[in-house]
Amino acid sequence: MRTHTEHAEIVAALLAPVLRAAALREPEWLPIDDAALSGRVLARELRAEIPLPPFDNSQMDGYAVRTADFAGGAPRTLVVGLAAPAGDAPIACAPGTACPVMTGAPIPVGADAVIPIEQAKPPRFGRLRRPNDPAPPDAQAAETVTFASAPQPGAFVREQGSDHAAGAPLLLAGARLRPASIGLLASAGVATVPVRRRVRILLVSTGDEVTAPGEPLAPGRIYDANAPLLAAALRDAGADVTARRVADRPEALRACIAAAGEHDLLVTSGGISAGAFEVVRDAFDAGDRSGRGGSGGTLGSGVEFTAIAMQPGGPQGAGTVDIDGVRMPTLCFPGNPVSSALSAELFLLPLLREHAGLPARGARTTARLAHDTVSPEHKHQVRRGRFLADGSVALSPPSSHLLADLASAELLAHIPIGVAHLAAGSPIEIQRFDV
Ligand SMILES: Nc1nc2c(c(=O)[nH]1)N[C@H]1C(S)=C(S)[C@@H](COP(=O)(O)OP(=O)(O)OC[C@H]3O[C@@H](n4cnc5c(N)ncnc54)[C@H](O)[C@@H]3O)O[C@H]1N2
Ligand code: MOO
Repeated sequence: MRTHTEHAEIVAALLAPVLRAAALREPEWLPIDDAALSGRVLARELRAEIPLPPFDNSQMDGYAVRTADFAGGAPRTLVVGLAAPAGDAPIACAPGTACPVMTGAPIPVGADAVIPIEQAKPPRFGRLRRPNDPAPPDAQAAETVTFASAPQPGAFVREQGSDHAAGAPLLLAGARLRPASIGLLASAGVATVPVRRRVRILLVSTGDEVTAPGEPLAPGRIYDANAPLLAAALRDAGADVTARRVADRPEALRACIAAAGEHDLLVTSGGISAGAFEVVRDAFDAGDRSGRGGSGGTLGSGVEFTAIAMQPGGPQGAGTVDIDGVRMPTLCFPGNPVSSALSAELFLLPLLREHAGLPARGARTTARLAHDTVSPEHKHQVRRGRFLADGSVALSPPSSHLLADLASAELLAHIPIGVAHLAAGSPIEIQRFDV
């Protein structure tokens, strides 16, 4: 029987071409203020057309001065020149003058330092005069300001290009757009951003019993948990998802796929084990139900249904469907909600997250088991659990219908093949599942 790591490698090989092709598709261009931009992956390198900051500017509200005016030492009294508020074009600072300058305003031409207003005497601005303001009636009596000490050249001046040089790459292709990177692109004037197209997944949950939430629940039926669960997980991992629900009729499943249009990947839930109505198997695989693989055989054509030495998530299908000219890599997950959720978690989400530039989830660490437990010796068991106050972990029962338990689980615990019993206090491999 195939191990879960062997199956993960087979799935990775199956998806590699489609993920490569998705990364190379013509990018999608999103406006810089698009709500969907955060978290997307940059499709190509972007370079700054302007330096950042675009011009020398003041780090403080104060006076722009020429340090040469302090050659004779301090204290020094200068005539108050024209004012430079942020947003005005650069003004000139004549020798012997100090120009009121506000934080972010261009350093006046000729000035090479800023003295914060708190260090001036008086320590507040008088009436500010901009270049086009009429001269005050009392122009004769020029306003002056005194500074107790001489500034260093460059003091409180934020130099043009000191954050980022013009022409240098702002972000490289493949970078994940975080809020700060979006701000950086905006500061360089980038209005639309080329992002990698999302992987398009057609998600089909199957079963005569599954009913859309919101519909009345007829006797014997259950609500469809898997489509919303898997859609959320796939979207979280950066994919675009089209979700469909079909009854246990192979022709309905095939028609649904043929009508769905272009997708990169098909994911199904349910209909793959040993029952009398296994819609997914019946639709994709005309062969046997031994669990040893279907008529398709190879992953290049057809879907192979197989049993993995893992619990939950034992039954799996992987391969390529080719229906009415629609050819797609396909993963078929088992119907039990915990089984399908953990199948996605182990086999698909890591590949999608990597493609979407997202960090890998839940690095595995070792914890201490709070109680005795048993596990099927020939399977890798994935248990759900939570942390106790003393840091040890308590596991919940293994059944794969326990969705409420999965929804409150803090961790997944891995009990490897070959282990049938673990005593309280044993080390156990875990990963966080609540992030
Ligand atoms: N004789 C055998 N029976 C079963 C085997 C086996 O090896 N021999 N394997 C068991 C295991 S393990 C699993 S897992 C399931 C997998 O079954 P299927 O993939 O064929 O899934 P279904 O039979 O369609 O459904 C299983 C279970 O999950 C519920 N379900 C299905 N879809 C949804 C949905 N969208 N939302 C919520 N719940 C769903 C369904 O009602 C069933 O209870 O087979 C075991 N049996
Ligand atoms: O292997 Mo099934 O996936 O337990 O529930």
